[in-house]
Parts: sequence; C-alpha cells; structure tokens
Amino acid sequence: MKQGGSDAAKRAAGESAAEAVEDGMVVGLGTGSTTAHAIRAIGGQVDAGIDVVGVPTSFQSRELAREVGIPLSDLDEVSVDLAIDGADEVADGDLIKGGGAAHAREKVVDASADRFLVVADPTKTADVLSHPVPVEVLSAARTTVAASVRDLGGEPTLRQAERKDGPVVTDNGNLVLDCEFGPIEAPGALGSELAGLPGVVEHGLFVGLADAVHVGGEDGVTVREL
Ligand SMILES: O=C(CO)[C@H](O)[C@H](O)COP(=O)(O)O
Repeated sequence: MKQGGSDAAKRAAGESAAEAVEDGMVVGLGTGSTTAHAIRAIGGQVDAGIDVVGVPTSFQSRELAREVGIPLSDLDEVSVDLAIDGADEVADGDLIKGGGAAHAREKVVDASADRFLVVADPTKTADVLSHPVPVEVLSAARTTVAASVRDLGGEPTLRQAERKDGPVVTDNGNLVLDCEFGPIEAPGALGSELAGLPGVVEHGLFVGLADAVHVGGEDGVTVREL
C-alpha cells in the first residue's frame, strides 16, 4: 500500500481543503491520516466561532471530530455541502480508497456531497490505478466473492488485523478482500462488476465522484479541479 507520504505533505493537503469550509456548512469527514489534518483544522475553525456540522465516515473520524469539538450529525438529519476525504491512489480524478476499511461509509457520504475534495500526498498519484482494490464483503460471502474476483482476473487477499488474531472486521461488521488486478484501465467497468457480486457491500473504486484533488508537497499544494 502507498502509505509513504510525509506528514508535512498530508498536513498541507488537509489544511488546504479545510480552507473551503464556510460558515453554516455540513461537512463530510473522511477517514485516514491526511483527512485527520483537515478535521483538526476544521476543529480550529469551530474554536474560532464558525458554525459547522460534521458527518463522520468512521469510528476514527467520529472520535477525532468529537475530540476537536466539531458538532456531529448523520445523513438522516442533514445533507452534506462539502466532503473532504483521502485516497490510497488517485489517477485522472478516479480513486482507490479503503486503506482504513472505511470505504463503504466514505462512499455514501462523499457521493452525497454537493462537492467532494480529495486530499493526498504526492505518493498517492499515478497515471493508471493499480493499487489493490479493497472489497468489503459479508462474512458469509468471502469465499464466493473471492472466486468471482479471480474470474474477473483479480487476486483476492483477506485483510488481516495487526493487533488481533484473525481478519480485519469493518465498522459495519464485515470483512475486507484486498483484490490485486494490476493496472486498471477501465475502473468504471470493474467497479460495476464488483458491485454486482452477491455479498459485496462496497468496493473501493471511486469513479467520477471527486470534484477536486488537493495534493500537498514540499512547495505547497497543487489543486486540480475536475
Ligand atoms: O480510504 C481511506 C480509509 O478507508 C483513507 O482515506 C485512505 O486509506 C488514505 O489514508 P491516509 O490519508 O492515511 O493515507
């Protein structure tokens, strides 16, 4: 996985995207170390008196938002003006997400937003998507989905927990198959195939959802509008 970016680059990207937050907005709060910088920056804006409501995408983003004082709600109560979220890989505005196994809720929140900003460090950018695609599956479907992924030309690996014996269990109580496809020339078509497999809850291909990408680097932030 591409996790090698510097914290300074992640921070620059996160803080740049947080500048788009305006008084009165409902903001989708993504998951991961880059988005965490945006959440902290939004917490600073709340301290300064701005009126913002956050919609978290994971246990992790909810905990951090509470820690920094962002009032929270959910999609049953509010609609999202602006979502800010990270990515494991970005190519031509399309994304692979799910390094934190939060991509199911992230996709719901990010896709619902009027505007979705991606925050990333330069190690995440690529010409063609080729990162393994995380696929969240019902536990009962992990073997059948794995077989179907192989039929599609992929190699699935059940994601293992690091400080627990056994697999990662998502915030939704499901498992994750990391599916290696090599270079993905048609991410929309692959995403449709994966979404159609019985037992798939959500996959990490985010195609055509982002409105802009903020990439932090040594010399500032590059913002690409899509
Ligand atoms: O998709 C995600 C979580 O499911 C993250 O946004 C993605 O893994 C990027 O994380 P980081 O900013 O820590 O590199």
